[in-house]
Amino acid sequence: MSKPLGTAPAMAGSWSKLSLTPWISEAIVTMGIENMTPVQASTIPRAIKNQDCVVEAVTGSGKTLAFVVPILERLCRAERKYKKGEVAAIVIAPTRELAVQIHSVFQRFLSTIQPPPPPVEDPTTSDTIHSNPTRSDSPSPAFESFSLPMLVTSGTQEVYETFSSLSSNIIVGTPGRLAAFLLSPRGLSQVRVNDLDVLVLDEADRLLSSPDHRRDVERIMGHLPKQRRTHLFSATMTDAVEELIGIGLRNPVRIVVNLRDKRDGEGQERRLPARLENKYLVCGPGEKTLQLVRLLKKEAREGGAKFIVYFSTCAAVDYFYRILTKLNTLHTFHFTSLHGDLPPWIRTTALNDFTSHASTHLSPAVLLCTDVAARGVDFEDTDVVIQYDPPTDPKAFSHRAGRTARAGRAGRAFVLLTNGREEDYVDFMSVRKMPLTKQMYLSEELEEVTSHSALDTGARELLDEIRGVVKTDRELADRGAKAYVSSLRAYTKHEASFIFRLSDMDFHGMAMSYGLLRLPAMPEINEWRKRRSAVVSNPAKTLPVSEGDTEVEEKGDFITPWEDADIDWDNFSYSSKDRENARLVALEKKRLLPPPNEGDKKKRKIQEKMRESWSVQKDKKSRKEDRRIKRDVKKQREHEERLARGEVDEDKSLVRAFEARVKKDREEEDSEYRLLKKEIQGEKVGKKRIVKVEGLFGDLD
Ligand SMILES: Nc1ncnc2c1ncn2[C@@H]1O[C@H](COP(=O)(O)OP(=O)(O)OP(=O)(O)O)[C@@H](O)[C@H]1O
Repeated sequence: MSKPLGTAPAMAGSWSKLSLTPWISEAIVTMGIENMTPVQASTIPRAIKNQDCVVEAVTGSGKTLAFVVPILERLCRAERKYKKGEVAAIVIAPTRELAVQIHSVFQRFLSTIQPPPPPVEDPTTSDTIHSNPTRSDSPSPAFESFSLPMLVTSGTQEVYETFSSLSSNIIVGTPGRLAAFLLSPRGLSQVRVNDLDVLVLDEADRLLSSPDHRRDVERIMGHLPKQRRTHLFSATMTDAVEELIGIGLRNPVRIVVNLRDKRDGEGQERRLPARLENKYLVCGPGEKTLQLVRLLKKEAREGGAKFIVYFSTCAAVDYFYRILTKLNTLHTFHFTSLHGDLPPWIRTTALNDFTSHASTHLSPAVLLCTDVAARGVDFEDTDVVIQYDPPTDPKAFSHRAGRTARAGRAGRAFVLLTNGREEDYVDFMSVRKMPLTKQMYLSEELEEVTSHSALDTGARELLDEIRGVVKTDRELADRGAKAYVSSLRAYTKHEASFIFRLSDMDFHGMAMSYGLLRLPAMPEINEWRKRRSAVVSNPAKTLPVSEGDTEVEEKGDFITPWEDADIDWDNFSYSSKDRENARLVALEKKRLLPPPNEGDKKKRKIQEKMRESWSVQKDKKSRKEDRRIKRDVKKQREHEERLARGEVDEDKSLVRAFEARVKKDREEEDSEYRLLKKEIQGEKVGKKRIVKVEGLFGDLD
């Protein structure tokens, strides 16, 4: 990128202040790192001594070295050397990508002190020569006591054999795999942790926010000796971390490295790197992909060579990867996709592909990904981050944006917001100390413009171009529908649910941005259309949107016009021969099926219920649960009153009789209901098998 790289983050002094073991200092110099960052200067001396640390510092501020260096230094200073099979330090990270990266940092240090190969005699001079002349001539005595670190994540083959052959004393891994590695019968007998010295939880808040991760972390901690140092690191901390501090750390020191924004004169606190330009761009829902394309082109024109684009779901990443790579207008861009549903080896290849691509502004590299690449991962020189979907968890925002502007470099982050209620996100983030500035809408000429017509004509043209790509393979139509539905589901999971509301969604606009050929047959869309037409016919009326929502005024304002593409669906084929044959067979089978059996009303009622939109189902479930709780509370109160009045004996038999009757009714009802539901599900599974062959959403219309 042509923008200046800038200086390293405000530095906090030379490494020499720490009096580190010489080979560690040498390794740091070899990495080209001259001074400590503030978080390193405040954490390392404390972590080397016997203090537990809870460290909260902005993304890209150098937290990794703040725990890697003290771990190594403590091992060097330890009186007793660790033997094969003994673990001295464990680092837990939430994702495989981050674990791999931390492991590679340890490896960079430890590979500098591997025992040199035996010296060979130079026959011409009879001098002794070393195969690696750059290595220090007097290898540290420590090299005998250190072996390479071990990585324990998905994709690690034969863990116990590797552990034994590497004789690793330092283990880096993800929670589930680490728990299995340490706590399986083989782990319990082969991996000794009795003398473990340090445990580090990197991205601690993320580790504790997922119930599965949390359970695994707690199991691991329960297995480790209490006499250990424990450090927690993250750019964001949560209440869950506070809880853990109470149970898993001993008298920890809290290190918070804040940034003060000097630009506003008052020096307000910021949660984002100082040289990050943090921007938002507002557009219509049908213009989102158009604005993404224009933003990529504009930023590349201004020198951007490495981009990361975040989507909310794996399906959206998969789909947009297949589409964007085929758009003429982006033919100079090199795309890579990365998400958690990909097998480990593909994830590794994807990361390598993105990081090793020799990108320039003429041939920029773009990583399309989910939050699997939001935290911790250090992509050097990322110029621009674009959030196509704002994150469902607002804390992820700073982690995503923080993939650029790392280690004092300059960088830009953009979030795309649709006009209307989503614009409130700007204030919402500002309160969270993440101020955003406006990026104007981009015209076809990539100029910044203040206003444009109700729907940019470019959006319609892009829809046609995407549809042209989709029409080449039915698979793409399936993937598009899957991506659309999954993104809508993700939309309902936003923590800021008062901003991101499905009831405000312009389903047509979103379908246009996805380049769909037709709208999926979702009850949510049908309900929305009904509401819209009611509003259009009576604009003054205020309609209740859904239960649980307060009344929302729908003003009959602009919604994106929509027309399904003209497609002969029976003859729209898969490019894969196997899939296409299977589809044709399924189609024929369907044609030969007898007409549906009429008359089973109950069955149809259950079918209808099963077809209800997921949002309504969720609402109903929570209302049912509320009612049940209220009923229980009322029952309990009545019971206590009877007890107080001394009516309990008589009442007991009455209650028992009543409960038995209710139970019997319910069982009868339930068993019939269950039987019918099972039958329908059975039919559905049978159908799905066909549908799966036809395409995931082949049955929706
Ligand atoms: N003292 C230093 N001087 C210059 N660069 C540094 C220094 N320490 C670390 N770096 C570099 O800064 C970058 C970011 O470091 P690191 O990944 O540790 O950040 P982080 O605080 O863990 O970020 P995140 O919160 O996103 O995980 C890396 O490329 C690293 O090599």
